[in-house]
Amino acid sequence: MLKMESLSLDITNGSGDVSILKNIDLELENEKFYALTGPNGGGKTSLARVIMGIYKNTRGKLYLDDTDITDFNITERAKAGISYAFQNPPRFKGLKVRDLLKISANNGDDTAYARLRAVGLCPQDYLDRECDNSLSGGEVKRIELATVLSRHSKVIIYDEPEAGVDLWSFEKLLNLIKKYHSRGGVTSIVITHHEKVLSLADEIILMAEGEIKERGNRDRMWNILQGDFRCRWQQNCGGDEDELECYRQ
Ligand SMILES: Nc1ncnc2c1ncn2[C@@H]1O[C@H](COP(=O)(O)OP(=O)(O)OP(=O)(O)O)[C@@H](O)[C@H]1O
Repeated sequence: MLKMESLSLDITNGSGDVSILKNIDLELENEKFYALTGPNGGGKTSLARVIMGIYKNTRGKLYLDDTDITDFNITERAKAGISYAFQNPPRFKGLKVRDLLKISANNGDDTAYARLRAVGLCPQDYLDRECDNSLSGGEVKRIELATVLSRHSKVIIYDEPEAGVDLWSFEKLLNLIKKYHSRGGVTSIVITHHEKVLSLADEIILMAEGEIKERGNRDRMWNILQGDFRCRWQQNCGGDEDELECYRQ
């Protein structure tokens, strides 16, 4: 189980301290498929970064299967089994795709070939390319997915896998994520704005203003997202406390 207790993140910027995550209490069961959704700027990526250890939480605790990993750094969290597929994957100038795949999986080219094929890239066209800005957004996203799926993870957070991926390929990549999940042993958390992902999730978690506003099964959450949630956030409301009343039960 991935368990968050009063997890908070404050960031200091030009306007002083900003509260990005506010006392997040969340328990995610092993081997479930979660969709994390909500309006832009709601804190989804920040939460993912705190879980991965890219941002250090200001307060609160994080546990993975009863181990307190709050003070683990990124490498220690990765070793503990947490993986994160970035919304905008980093580029690594000077590093070839083949080497990136080897580093992530700690094995040879045979599986690198298979993994590239699985994400819809022709190995001979990509293995010797550099992971730099010459790769398109969709290509770099696919390569990252190949690296993440090559690790043995207990928890994988996919940050908007739909971003930058063409319409025709997205369904295929989503099937790959789902198939990987179905093999068992992994908790999948997909940050998404895409209805197709929401429709596949065991549970949907709605996040806004740095807080978990609602969570529940698809049917319950679908009504909230299509009804009250839409009425507020699609009408460009400010999202203050009164506005949020609409999707509280
Ligand atoms: N390093 C930072 N410095 C200042 N503000 C930040 C920083 N990182 C995130 N924020 C702010 O925190 C809020 C939450 O951002 P976050 O990226 O987590 O939202 P999100 O829910 O993932 O949004 P989206 O759906 O647009 O991807 C935003 O208002 C963002 O501007």
